[in-house]
Amino acid sequence: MIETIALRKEYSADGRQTTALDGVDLSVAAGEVYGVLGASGAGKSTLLRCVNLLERPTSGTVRVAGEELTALGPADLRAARRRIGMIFQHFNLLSSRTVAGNVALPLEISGTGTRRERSARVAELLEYVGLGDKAEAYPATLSGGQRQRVAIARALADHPRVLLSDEATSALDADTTRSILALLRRLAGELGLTILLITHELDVVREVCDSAAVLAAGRLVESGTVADLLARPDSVLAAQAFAPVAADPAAAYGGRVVRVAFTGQADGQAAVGELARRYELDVRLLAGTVQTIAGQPVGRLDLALDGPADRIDAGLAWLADHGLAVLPDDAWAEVAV
Ligand SMILES: Nc1ncnc2c1ncn2[C@@H]1O[C@H](COP(=O)(O)OP(=O)(O)OP(=O)(O)O)[C@@H](O)[C@H]1O
Repeated sequence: MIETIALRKEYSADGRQTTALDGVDLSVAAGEVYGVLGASGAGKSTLLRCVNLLERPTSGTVRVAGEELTALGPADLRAARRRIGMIFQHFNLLSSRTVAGNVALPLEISGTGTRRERSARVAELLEYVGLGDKAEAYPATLSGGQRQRVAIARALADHPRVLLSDEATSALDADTTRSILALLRRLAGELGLTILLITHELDVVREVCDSAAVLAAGRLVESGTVADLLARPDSVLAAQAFAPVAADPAAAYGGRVVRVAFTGQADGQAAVGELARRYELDVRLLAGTVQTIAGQPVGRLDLALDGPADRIDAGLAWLADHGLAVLPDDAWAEVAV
């Protein structure tokens, strides 16, 4: 439904060149909620704005719903954009218009239907987002969550196939965030909408996304289903989900400090006990976490091992043979997401 191929965006400002996107290949299937996670400056907003060509890429291809947007002339592009809704962190509502007036705006601009048909569509949309009784209210009298619902209703007015969400929950508290994410989920499930959202919060991805990609310095460093990425011991997403006990654990705890990943089948605790006995090592458990990911327990154990180096190496090999992945030392490195 959404595809970018070798997408590049360079900005030049004050004689300095910035590569905001450095060859991004993204593929979002129809009906999917897809999250792009990245630190500040990673290029997330640029990517989103390039998908509907609010920003023209320096090179590369953008396809949405089978149409190559990067090859369209201005009139066709305007028509194609009507099938792409967008919501923003700060809602971008017109304060001088009522809630109904805000939702009607895209229909007025595109000249869709009669006034009566537009009113009926607006009423239907407001009902759908749970604001049936707020049609005549002004945005200033609404909560943040209600404003975002108005913005979502407005984005849906022209029956888009794709919704782009630019940090739509970043200005909201935790409960409101959850309710807005639940609404996005409903849009995908009930209307078959494809949703591409950008966020800097792992929890948003975990809560609502089917698939995700991590963007760093304008490049996609990994992508896949959220369940697969979190279950993969070496993924950036998993490193975020299981924060390390210390940035430099060897210095903090002494001994050889290792991080071990395991999934449902392996019994992490029992294996660690066996490791200590079998190889006569002093094993300290620094931290242990298990999270349920896609219905399956996925865990991390952070261990400090003391003993002769050859016995430690043999012990780690034994763990690996028993379904516990010993992560490379740089798994401790802080991942900037
Ligand atoms: N209009 C512009 N002119 C020049 N440089 C820009 C412009 N827009 C973005 N950039 C640069 O491109 C890079 C990516 O910016 P972008 O806003 O896409 O990142 P982001 O991941 O969305 O960050 P944030 O989460 O802080 O919004 C940054 O280095 C930024 O300074």
